[in-house]
Amino acid sequence: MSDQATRPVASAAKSLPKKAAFDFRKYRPFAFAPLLPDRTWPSKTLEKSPIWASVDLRDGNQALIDPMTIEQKMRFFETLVEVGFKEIEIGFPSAAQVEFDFARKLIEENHVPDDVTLQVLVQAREHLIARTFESLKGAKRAIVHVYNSTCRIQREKVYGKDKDEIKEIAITGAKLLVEYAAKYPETEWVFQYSPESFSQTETEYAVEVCDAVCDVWQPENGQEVILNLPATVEASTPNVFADQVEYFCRNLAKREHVTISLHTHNDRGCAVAAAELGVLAGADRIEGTLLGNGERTGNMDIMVMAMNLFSQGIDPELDFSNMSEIVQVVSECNNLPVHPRHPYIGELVFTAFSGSHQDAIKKCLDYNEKHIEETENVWDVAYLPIDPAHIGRSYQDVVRINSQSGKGGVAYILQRNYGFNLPRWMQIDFSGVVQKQAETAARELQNDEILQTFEDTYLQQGSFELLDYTVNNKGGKVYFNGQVQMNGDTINIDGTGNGPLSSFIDGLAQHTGKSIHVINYAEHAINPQHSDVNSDGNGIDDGTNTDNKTNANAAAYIQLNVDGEVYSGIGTCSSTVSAMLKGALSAFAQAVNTAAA
Ligand SMILES: CC(=O)SCCNC(=O)CCNC(=O)[C@H](O)C(C)(C)COP(=O)(O)OP(=O)(O)OC[C@H]1O[C@@H](n2cnc3c(N)ncnc32)[C@H](O)[C@@H]1OP(=O)(O)O
Ligand SMILES: CC(C)C(=O)C(=O)O
Ligand SMILES: [Mg+2]
Repeated sequence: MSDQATRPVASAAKSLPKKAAFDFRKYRPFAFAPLLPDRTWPSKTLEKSPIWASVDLRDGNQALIDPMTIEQKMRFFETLVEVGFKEIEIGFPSAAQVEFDFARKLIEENHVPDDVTLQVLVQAREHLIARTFESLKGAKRAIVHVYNSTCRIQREKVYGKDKDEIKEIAITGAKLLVEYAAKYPETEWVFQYSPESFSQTETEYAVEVCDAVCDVWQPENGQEVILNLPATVEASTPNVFADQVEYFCRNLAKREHVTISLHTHNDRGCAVAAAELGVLAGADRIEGTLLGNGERTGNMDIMVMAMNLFSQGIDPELDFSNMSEIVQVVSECNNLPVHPRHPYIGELVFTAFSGSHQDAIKKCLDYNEKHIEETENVWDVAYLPIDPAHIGRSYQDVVRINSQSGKGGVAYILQRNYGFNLPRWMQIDFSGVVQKQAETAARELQNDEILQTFEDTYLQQGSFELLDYTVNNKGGKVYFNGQVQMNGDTINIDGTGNGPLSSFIDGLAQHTGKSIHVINYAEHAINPQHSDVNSDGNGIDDGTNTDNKTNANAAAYIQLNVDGEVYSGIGTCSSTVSAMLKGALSAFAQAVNTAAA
């Protein structure tokens, strides 16, 4: 036996790394909130879509384990264009050959629609800027996005420069853009500057740097300029970010001549919220990625923000109706899975398992269907912020059944999928059966299992079957005469009553000596799309013994009191009379089988 195999567990444990103390005193509160007691953004609301800029192919790409190939970038780019993006940051062409080549391919092979502007990122360094302009040669219109970090940590620890020296990097970068743009006059150039780490920068200093950049670019003289304010690392609550944005917009000297853009990251999980509040605070444009890929916890998720607007009745100016294909392209190009609870698109986000949610959803959907005109077809459903159909999801997803579910959910499945519109008392009866089944299985029940249980419980009670019968109306009374198969025996039934049901019940009671009364009764036509699901083949159509296996268009639900106990049954057939009689026989069969068990 080797040493390895006999080594005691205790000594293996000793080799584990020592844990750092979980010590909050190692951190300090956020220190860069501007003083803005007269802030105005909290009383504003979002009323229109911002300008969107996708940074999937740059910020998203730089965060991937394996950056995208040219083919993947091309597939992603085409999807972004289809979704409706008009500004797309395609990469960092001075960083790698593949990035440069992708820009060249887009331009040389004419892949850029006339209304789409390419954007590229570059550091404020001349050789990189030179290469960047080279990559865009021949573009009709392009945004060159230059950045340098302005926050205290980077000034002191990364660059070892003071505020003026850092501002000088920005000014130099801005001048280089003017100089190189002049070498390519055939392109309409847009200049973009980011004070990287804006949210961790003293806001008045960020304004000072951006004013200096604007002095070089002179947007007031016609040069199109975008100032992009990044929460490079999200370090505060979104309201603080909104204050920073409002302060910036109010104090920037040439505010009315520039587009203010935001670029939030999701370190604290609030990137979308920060962008939304930032728009209230005055921003015009939002940079982000689809599904939120990006450095660390990601960039803000443009799909989520756009769908948030959509769900408030605002045109997001991006089209996500083809959501599943978009998600497939994004997750395949990024090689990243999608969380099942990702807002709007996760596999489970339109699904209710819990009983009270299912009940409320079913009631709302039923209500809306019946009141389409008064509700003006406006979406107003508990627990479902949007209609899943808008992004190509089916109502199948909405309700799924496990042991947490209730009668409303089970009824929803039978109604939506199989055309059974169970009355309330039948829902209560059947949900008890399903609840037991779900508890025993200890897992989700599939729809076909629920249908099977439904049929086993109500439609195929052993060998009870209604055979030939006639119903005659004479002298104000109804006479039933027919045969019923009961556990292998064919029995003649004769009864009298006010209608077919009461005469049949009278005959059953006379023959079996049981006390039988109808407690509840309901019936409905079955939508033709469901008519082949629920006839079990033991049907008789008004006295003729035809097999209605694929021809049921009526369902009847009957609750009987048999010798003091309550039993529910269902009958389906092409005629309502036969469906009703079969329903009664189904309830009676349960009484007989329960007594025998
Ligand atoms: C928040 C963001 O997402 S910013 C974008 C980040 N994305 C990327 O960095 C991806 C692409 N980048 C790269 O591939 C590389 O960084 C390159 C090719 C562009 C440059 O590579 P290199 O020059 O080898 O190295 P590196 O990036 O480490 O350069 C850092 C140097 O540039 C300086 N620098 C970094 N950013 C900037 C900037 N925006 N403007 C001016 N100088 C900068 C640093 O201070 C450092 O200077 P030093 O060499 O004097 O110490
Ligand atoms: C380059 C900038 C815009 C960036 O990606 C960031 O700061 O997060
Ligand atoms: Mg970023």
